[in-house]
Amino acid sequence: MAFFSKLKDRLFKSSSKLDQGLDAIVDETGAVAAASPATGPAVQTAPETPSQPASQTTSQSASPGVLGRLLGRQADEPRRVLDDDMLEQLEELLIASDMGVDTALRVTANMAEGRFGKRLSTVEIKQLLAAEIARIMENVAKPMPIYSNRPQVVLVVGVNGSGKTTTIGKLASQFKAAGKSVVIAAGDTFRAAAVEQLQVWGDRAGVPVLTAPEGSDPASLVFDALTKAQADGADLLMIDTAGRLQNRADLMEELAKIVRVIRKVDSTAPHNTLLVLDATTGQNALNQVEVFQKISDVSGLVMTKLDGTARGGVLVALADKFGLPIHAIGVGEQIDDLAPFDPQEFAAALTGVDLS
Ligand SMILES: Nc1nc2c(ncn2[C@@H]2O[C@H](COP(=O)(O)OP(=O)(O)OP(=O)(O)O)[C@@H](O)[C@H]2O)c(=O)[nH]1
Repeated sequence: MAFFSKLKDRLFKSSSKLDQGLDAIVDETGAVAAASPATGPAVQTAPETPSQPASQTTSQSASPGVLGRLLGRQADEPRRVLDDDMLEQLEELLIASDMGVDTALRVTANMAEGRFGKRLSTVEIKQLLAAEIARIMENVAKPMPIYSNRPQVVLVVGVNGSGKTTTIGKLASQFKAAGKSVVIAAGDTFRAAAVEQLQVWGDRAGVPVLTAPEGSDPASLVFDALTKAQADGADLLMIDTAGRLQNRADLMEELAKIVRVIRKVDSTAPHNTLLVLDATTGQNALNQVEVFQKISDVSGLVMTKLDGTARGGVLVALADKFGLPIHAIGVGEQIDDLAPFDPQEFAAALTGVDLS
């Protein structure tokens, strides 16, 4: 659970945003009533009677009693009836957390199923929401597949600044620690700074970085790198690419040429095309997936910068809309700040549910 607390800590902004939002929704219409002596019903979970206003916040006015204690319910825990008003507020909250309209509607509809008219506490709502999010995310949580091909060719794509270089460094370090020999090709030959940065990460990971003179043809560098990786018997070749979306036609041509050249050496490659997405870009990440799916054969995602962003909800939208595997998440700038994607932990961290 150590990683969970780290993730929760780092996803603090997201979870506190959703946390506070959910608290506010339940707390909307009033303060918590003090617990009265144990005269009333132990735990009141019955649906509202028609005479009660549908969206009224209610508090348990009785002591929890044995059943309540067994269920861990607090006597003064605020509760609110799950009705249309509340669903609308939940939808708004989820949309504000970057889940997107379609996904937010689906999530809230699923939450309401069989529970409409029931009184729920914030904790129960959070748990419901976390379960619903985890259900969506379970389908996409898959580590990057490792094949028997030598070298396994991993093409890394994404817009500039999304975290490609950092992610390649982190992945290279993990694969190396797992006993694999890794080679990195600095395929963004147009920016000297990008190549230098990749070399820094290669040094950190203890992995060679193959470079070419500034402005030279990336495809030719990739050809040389793949030939060398083959000759050296390397397990993995990770290829960094340019991410200039401003000129999409050029980028498309550049990536297509890289893939053609790779296939001349190994017709089965590239074996993975990882799209690196910056979680802080929110809904824009959805557009990036659409664009990169058009110009490359995206096989999986890495989501970076999940630490300290209030926009973690976009992962749920991505999973719901595209169903592409999420191989890993970046939770910081250090070499070990790349974690496997765990749907339960993510859902708990995002919603503020305590797993410990
Ligand atoms: N907080 C945080 N920062 C990250 C993470 N991943 C990358 N970064 C930072 O994001 C910035 C951009 O990362 P790069 O790896 O250089 O991104 P890139 O896609 O290679 O960008 P170009 O080199 O411009 O193509 C750097 O300052 C990284 O330190 C992450 O998971 N969390």
